[in-house]
This record gives sequence, structure tokens and C-alpha cells, in this order.
Amino acid sequence: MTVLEKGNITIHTENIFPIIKKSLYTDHEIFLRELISNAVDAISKLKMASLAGEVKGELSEPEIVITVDKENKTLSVSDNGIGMTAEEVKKYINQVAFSSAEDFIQKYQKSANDLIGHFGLGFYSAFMVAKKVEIDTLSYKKGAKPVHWSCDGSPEFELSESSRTQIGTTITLTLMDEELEYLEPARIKQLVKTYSDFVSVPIKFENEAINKQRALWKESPQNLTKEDYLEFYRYLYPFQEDPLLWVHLSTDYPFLLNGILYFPKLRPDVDVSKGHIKLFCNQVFVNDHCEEIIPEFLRPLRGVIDSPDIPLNVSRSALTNDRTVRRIADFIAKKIADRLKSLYNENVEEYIHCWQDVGNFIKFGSLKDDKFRKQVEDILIYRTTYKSAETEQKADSGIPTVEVQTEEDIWQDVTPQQKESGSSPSTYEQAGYTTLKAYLERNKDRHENRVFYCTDEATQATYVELYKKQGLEVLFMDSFIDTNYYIPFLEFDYSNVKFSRVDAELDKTLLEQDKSSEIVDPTTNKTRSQQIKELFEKAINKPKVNIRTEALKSDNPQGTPSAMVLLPESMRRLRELTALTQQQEMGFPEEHILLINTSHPLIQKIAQLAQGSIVQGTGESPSGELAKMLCRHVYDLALIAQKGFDAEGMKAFVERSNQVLTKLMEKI
Ligand SMILES: Nc1ncnc2c1ncn2[C@@H]1O[C@H](COP(=O)(O)OP(=O)(O)OP(=O)(O)O)[C@@H](O)[C@H]1O
Repeated sequence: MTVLEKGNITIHTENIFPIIKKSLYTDHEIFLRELISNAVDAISKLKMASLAGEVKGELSEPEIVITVDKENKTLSVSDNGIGMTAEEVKKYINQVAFSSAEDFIQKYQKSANDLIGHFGLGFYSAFMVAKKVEIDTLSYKKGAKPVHWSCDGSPEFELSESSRTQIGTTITLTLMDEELEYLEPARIKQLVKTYSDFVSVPIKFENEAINKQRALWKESPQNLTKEDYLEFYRYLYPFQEDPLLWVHLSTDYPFLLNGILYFPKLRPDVDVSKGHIKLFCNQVFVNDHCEEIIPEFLRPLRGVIDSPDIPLNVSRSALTNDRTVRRIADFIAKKIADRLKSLYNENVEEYIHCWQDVGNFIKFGSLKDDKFRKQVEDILIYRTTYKSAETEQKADSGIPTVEVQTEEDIWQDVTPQQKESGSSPSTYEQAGYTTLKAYLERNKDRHENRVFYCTDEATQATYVELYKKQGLEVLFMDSFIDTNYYIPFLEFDYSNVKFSRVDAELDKTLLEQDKSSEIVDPTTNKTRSQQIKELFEKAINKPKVNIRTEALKSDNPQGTPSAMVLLPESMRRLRELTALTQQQEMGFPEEHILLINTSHPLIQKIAQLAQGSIVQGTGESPSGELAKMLCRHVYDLALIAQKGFDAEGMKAFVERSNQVLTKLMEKI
């Protein structure tokens, strides 16, 4: 073999090899990613040269072949790409003084951590695992001679002639003794799967292609089906529930970016500090913790982002402040908002179907990002008790209000457009949903700037019913994000709007205002209401329970609750917040209001019973006793409607129920 040249690799600063070995200690495995990427580049360069008519004859099928030789401790990566001439080897390989190496050294001197896992090392990363690296290559160029280059990790190299006949390059690494894991087939397969799964050239190992090759995000959305997207998601996140919907991103100006982002089902315990999106650069995996690139509120999303314009060999803080990265983040947020808007406009049923999960995401995004909030504020919907006249008519005529869901597709990505002629807002109202704006507008005359809401349909059913009967509209704001975060945020945003839960102070429209007809007892000079209040105070005997008497408005007093437990809004919120910050269960507050409905027949009867009782020397008369017992029972019923019982409460309730019923039977 004729030695063509011997010499020293040109490096402007000190020897690069010890630095490569030391600084990337934890990330040695990326050498394979780098060699495969170079091979892919070489193959696409040959293709381009062929398209330009520079290559004679047909190109053979592109492929990259990995082989191991356990005996000789070698691993090689072969490609049938463009190859290199001796001149090119000298230029591209020997002169390591290319800018990235210099940058590399400079950055290394500042902080080794900044470099971990980032690109920029290329071919020389092979020296992290190899004591000797050889290149055997033949350029596609006419008259090119095959060359062999070898270097043992010192700056000395040797360039000689080779006997290679096939155009392309083979890089052979003789592994260091502590790096022999890279001879293991399982390890090689795992590395290819992790980093190079989606490169478009087949990577062959032990006679089979071991990479998936198809990078769905690089394909045109028009050619993809719902199944393609779902299959890809299942491939990326095996054993997970299918996603709700997705967005296909594609732009080439002002930066190059492709990707597919999926909305998974959101859980209350979702950890938003960690991202789940996989970052790629030209189909080569970079990492799956791109927190600096993805705005916090988008972190629950999953999928892939691929952009060669994201600077990879800079520190994390530099990345966050990078202008392109910020623009990319804005672009993604805007596309997500567009997708949601188009769904809102084009497919009411599907939008409502996804709302429980997507809604949390939108609310979270609105809290975190003002630009995003502005994009989505008109598509935030709430389930409501409001029924439009049209809906009622439809219900009467037996026509279903929400059409049966069709298979027709929100799934396929459409280029999001605002469809003016889309579903009118009343379509949402027919399905029992409203926007906040529409709610405020509709109720302007009855309760301007007040929103009544319910956080738990079951435990607040009595209250919701009361509001509904009086024609007051209640919104269901029952997601984990609503109570503690979103309602205070809305109040801040709509500074004059107040939100009150249905079990807070009752709105005056629910109460009979005129008390002039109240009967006054001539002997005590007390009104009936005062007497009832005192009766309950004595019977319940809990100083922290604030007893109030009101007559609930109704055409049918029997149908209203006899009493209600109320938790003033601000007090309740403070308690909820404390419980949240201290991560405690929020018990039921001892301090609360018991509102006695004086127009309810039961309350009136109890009052009569108490009045008719004669106080005996030894204590209460039997009817006085019964009246008190009934008062406690009314209180318990109000509590049940609010929160249910603990064990003690349940025991007392059941015992007393039996006593009350027995006494009633005695009276018959
Ligand atoms: N398999 C190959 N076939 C042909 N040329 C190659 C091959 N591997 C490396 N080269 C040449 O050597 C050069 C240097 O490679 P190296 O990997 O160090 O840097 P790079 O690929 O240019 O950039 P990066 O730092 O992003 O990897 C390449 O630009 C290419 O011209």
C-alpha cells in the first residue's frame, strides 16, 4: 500500500482529542448518530450530483450498512454515497480547524455541560469510543482514486491508496476496551432506533433494515389519513391512550420547521415541567426535553418537531433567549390556536367531545401566555343550564339537539382557516354550551356582570335547581383548573365581573323582598322570622353556624328546599387556596350560613309546633322536643345537599330519622 501522505491534523488550539473524550463522557453513544448522519448526507449529495447529470449510469439503491467484528473489536458504517477524493479527505478531515471545532473548544473551556448532547462534533466524535479510526473511500468523481485514511487518536494521520472499487465510504472504528458495548447487536439496534429511526435511508444490520425510515412529519398532510397519524402516535408513545387531535406543522419561512403535535388527554396530575415532544434535526433525534423551545403551556402536547434552524450547540439559557427559537415558539402556539379555532368553527360535536381535555389545555395556555389567550378567548365555552327557545322547541318535538357524531374528519389536518359561515354560536347553545361573552350579554338585564357557577353537579344540584327555576343561568365550571386558577384569572381580566358559586350568598332575585306581610306575635312582639331563627339557633346550638331566615321566591314553596347551607364566596375561596398551597384535603368549614326558607310549609309547621308547646317544669314539652328534633333534621338535610356526611353525621342522621318517623306515626 502506497502511503500518500503522513502529517499532523491541523488544529489551531490544543489537541482536540482529549477534550472530545473527556467532555462528552456521558454521551459517547452519539458517535453512531453522527456517522450515520454523515452517511445520509453523502447519499443525498450523490443523488443531487446525479440529478445534475454529473454521475454516469444508474445509482444503486441507497443504503447504510453497519457491521461488527467482535474478534477485531471493530464497528464499521458503510454508505454508497458521494465518497471523497484524497484532496477532500485532506480538506474536510485533516483540517480540523473548521469552525465548529474551534467553537467547540472555546465553549468547552466555559462549560462542559452546555455541550452535552449537542451537535457540532461530527466525524471526530468517533474518537470518543475508538482508539483507531479508518476511512476507506472512493469518490464518484471521474478518475478518482480510492483512499484509505487512518488515525490512532493522536494528531498524526496516515493517508494511503486503497483497493476499494465501490463508490462510497466505510468508516471503521477499532473500539477502546471500555467501549466494547458498541459491538453488541442489541445496543446497536437501540441506538439506531433512538437517534436514526426516521432517516430516509435504510440502515442495514445483520441483513435487515432496522430503522423505520418514514418520517411522517415530512410528508404532505393531504396525503395522510387519520390512521397514519394514529399509527405514528402509537409508534412514538406505545401503550398510551389515543390522542384527541393533532396539528401538522410545516413552514419554510422565516425558518424551516416540520412537525406533528398531538393533544393527549390531560390529567390533573400532568407534570408540565417536563416536555414530551421529541426534537429532531433533519430527521435525526436530538432530545425529548426541549423545554426551552416549547412554551410551558404547550408542554402537555406530544409529538415531533424538526427544525435545522434551532441552534443546538448553545447553552440552554442562550437557547431560551434566541430570537429564532422565540419565533418558533410563537409560530407553534399560533398554529395550535388556529387548529382549535377551525375545529370550533367546523365541527361542533367534536369540539364539545374534546372539550373536557382540550378546554383545560386552552385555559392553561390562556393563563400562561397572553398572545395565546387573545387567540382563543372566543372559543372558550362553558356548559350551561341555559336552553335556547329553539332547543326547547326541538326537545318538545323529539328532535335530538346534538347530532350524532359522524366519522367525517376533524382528524385529517386541514389548513386552518376561519370559516365565517361556520356553525353559529347558537349551535353551541343548542348543545348546552355558551361563551362567557354570550352569557353576560344574555343576562345583562337580570344580573349584570354577575356569573353564577357550579363546581360539582351532584353536590350542588339543589342550588342549581333553585337558580334554574327562577330562570337564572348557571355555568358548570367543574374542571380542576377552573376553581383555583381560572375563575380568579377571569375576574382579573373582566375587572367588573364577579363570579359566585351557586351555594354562596343567594342572589336577591331568588328571595322574596317584601316582608311587610310578616305576622308579628303580639305577646313577644317578634316576627315569625325572628321566632324561627331563635328556634333553630337553640335547636342546633352551634355558635359558628350563622342562621338566617329568608323566604325563597317560588310559585310552589313545597318544591323549594326548606333550608340551605351557604358558604360565602370569598371565605370559601380562601379556604380552598390554603388547602391547595398546603396540599391538604379541604374539610367542610364549621363556620357557614344556614338559610331557613320561611315560606316552606315544613318550616311554618315546625314554627307552629314549637309555638304551641307548653314548657313544663322539668323541661321541654314533647311537641317542643319534636320541633327541635325537626330543626336539626332540616339542618342535616341542608348539609346533605351540600357535602354529604362524615361517619358521625351519618349515624346521628339515621338515628334521628328513625325517631322522627316513629313520632310521626304516634301522631296518626
Ligand atoms: N461518509 C462520508 N462520505 C462523504 N463525505 C464525508 C463522510 N463523512 C464525512 N464526510 C466529509 O467530512 C466532512 C466533515 O464531517 P463532520 O461530520 O466532521 O462535519 P459536518 O458533517 O460537516 O458537520 P457536523 O458537525 O454537523 O457533523 C463532511 O462535511 C463531509 O464533507
